[in-house]
Amino acid sequence: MLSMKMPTVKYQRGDTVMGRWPGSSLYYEVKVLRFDAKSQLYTVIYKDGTELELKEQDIKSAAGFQTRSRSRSRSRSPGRRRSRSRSPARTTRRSSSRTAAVVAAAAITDSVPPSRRDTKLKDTLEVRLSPLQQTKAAENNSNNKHEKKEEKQKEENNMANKVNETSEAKVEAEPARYNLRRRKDDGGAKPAAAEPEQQEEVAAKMAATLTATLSTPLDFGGKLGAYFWLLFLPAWVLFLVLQVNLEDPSLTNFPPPLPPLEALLDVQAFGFVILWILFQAVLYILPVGKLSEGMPLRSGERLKYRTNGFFAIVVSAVAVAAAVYQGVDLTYIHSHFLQLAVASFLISVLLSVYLYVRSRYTSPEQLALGGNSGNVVYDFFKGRELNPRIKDFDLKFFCEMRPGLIGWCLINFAMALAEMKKQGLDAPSNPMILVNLFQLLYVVDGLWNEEAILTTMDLMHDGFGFMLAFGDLVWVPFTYTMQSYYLVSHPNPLSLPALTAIVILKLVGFYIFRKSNSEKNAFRRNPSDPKLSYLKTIPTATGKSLLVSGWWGVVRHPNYLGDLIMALAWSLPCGFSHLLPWYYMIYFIILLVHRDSRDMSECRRKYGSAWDEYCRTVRYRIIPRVY
Ligand SMILES: NC(=O)c1ccc[n+]([C@@H]2O[C@H](COP(=O)([O-])OP(=O)(O)OC[C@H]3O[C@@H](n4cnc5c(N)ncnc54)[C@H](OP(=O)(O)O)[C@@H]3O)[C@@H](O)[C@H]2O)c1
Ligand SMILES: CC(C)=CCC[C@@H](C)[C@H]1CC[C@H]2C3=C(CC[C@]12C)[C@@]1(C)CC[C@H](O)C(C)(C)[C@@H]1CC3
Repeated sequence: MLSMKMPTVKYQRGDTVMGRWPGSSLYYEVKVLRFDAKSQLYTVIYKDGTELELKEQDIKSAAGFQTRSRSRSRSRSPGRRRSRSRSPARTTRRSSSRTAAVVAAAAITDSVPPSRRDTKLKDTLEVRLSPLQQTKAAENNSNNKHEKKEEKQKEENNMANKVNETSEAKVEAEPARYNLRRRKDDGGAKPAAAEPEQQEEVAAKMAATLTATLSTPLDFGGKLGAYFWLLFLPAWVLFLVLQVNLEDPSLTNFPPPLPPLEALLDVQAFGFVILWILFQAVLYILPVGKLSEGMPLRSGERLKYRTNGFFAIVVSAVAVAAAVYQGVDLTYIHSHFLQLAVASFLISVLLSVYLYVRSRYTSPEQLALGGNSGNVVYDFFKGRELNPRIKDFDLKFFCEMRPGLIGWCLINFAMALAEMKKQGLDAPSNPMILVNLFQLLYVVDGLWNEEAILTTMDLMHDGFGFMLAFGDLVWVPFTYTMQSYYLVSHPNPLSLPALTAIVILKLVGFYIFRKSNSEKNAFRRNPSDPKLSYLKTIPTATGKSLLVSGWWGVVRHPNYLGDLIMALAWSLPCGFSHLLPWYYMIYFIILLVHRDSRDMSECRRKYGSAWDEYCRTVRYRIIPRVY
């Protein structure tokens, strides 16, 4: 087993020490995660899971601190000095202990110049921590006068930011501005003036939370990128759908004129999409199948997910077969593809608006780290809330695994029927059968191993917003079906050797994809599984290890490699006459390369030098010796 050592520095990885909250003189118990020799900063983790980088001077050894007693007389509180009325918030609970949850609301933005840093109330931040008080002796020892003066100055700066004592207060603070308001579950009592000691605490904690939030880099080209993707993605779907209907669907051909609005909006198509989603929702909530546990959240909690996806696709298949038997003409899906896509798009927009609005009333613990930039458009696109749920109904999990994914197979099947109708065939063509079977296998496998999705980036890290809602409900069913749609009117006879080669390619890709995903999933679920004991690992400061042999020792994303090989096998049956059926392959390369780089940054942030060591050991990202 490879092991990793931290350079000789004052505090070692795993040490429990006292870390100062930025902008305050309060120290909290933290654990040292790593030390970066270059920046001379320690990454520490607070008890609430917040990770921050601190200078050595902001860290003290735990000796010399004493726990603040719960029964400490309130009159001793420095906060009772009324002259320091610089409250950033009022809390309803006059807590006698600082261990009580401190609640604040923050509106974060780094997009406007400091002169315009006034904003409305945005988020409710909740941080649970147990601050400890530094003893006088220790304080004297550790802080020289200059440092103290500087600290006081900083504190004054923070506190001097004017704060109204109403819930709609406006606050300005470094490094970002924020407002405070009463927490929903703090009872119905009217806000009361906060103890200054709480005020100090609130401001300090908010500063730390804000630092953590703002330090998360923006993806997808940042705020400008979000505008672009919001417009480009729907426009691209529209372009593809119009293009695939052409006799000669060359991507270089000028797109056909846009149909009139009344041709795009179809109430019946809208109704069918709604019915399909409701049908899938009913199957999802049925108490059938396993209740699987998700990965631990920042709060340590593990959500439960009903993983009955395989059951859902089987019941859906039976229902579709029954409908066809009853004479329902599924070729409607082919002839109303555009209208169905527009209806799904509208639903995804409505869902995204709902998700954005509800995320404004969610506690910060439930927000994804990357979806809280303070910029409305970016956050709407990227998604703010990590696991939006209506009771036990997990919206992100449901959308990712059910209506779009099973809908993809339904559309492929409808295309096979449309091909038979259009070309007067008794059975679908070989390429159509291959595309249908390959993609069905992919979806069925995803649903059979539904639990594995719980360890993927989307479920663990990404917020649920427009990107995923649109991706799941529109992008997947209406662009991943381009090959089968293309084959409806563009036959491509395949020789037996070509057919055999394509099948072998698909199976090889599938084998790599499944084995590598299962290996990681099994390891993440039970790292001490005896079946995995032959695998080498690198320990990391977070307590989790990284696989460095087996599939994950070949390349850093063996699952992407398998997925790409499968994508190739999906396009090959369509031949080389047009680029359109190759669109998925091209898009997928871009998507996976980008995902890999996003994941690299995320893992570097999480695992620090252990990740660097993993990257030194496993040199290639997706394709051995190539990339
Ligand atoms: N068809 C499509 O449109 C499509 C699109 C995207 C993805 N996919 C597929 O979906 C699947 C999931 O993809 P994903 O993007 O979520 O990425 P993933 O590869 O499943 O997950 C990445 C995570 O795995 C963990 N990890 C990375 N290296 C590791 C190692 N050496 N040992 C142990 N754990 C390690 C890390 O998380 P922790 O350390 O925090 O656990 C990392 O963040 C893939 O098979 C992908 O091909 C399909
Ligand atoms: C809007 C755009 C351009 C992107 C949104 C991305 C989104 C469509 C994908 C992100 C993760 C993907 C994914 C699957 C489908 C497509 C995504 C949701 C997946 C459910 C397909 C089936 C697989 O077996 C899987 C491993 C479960 C996949 C997980 C990731």
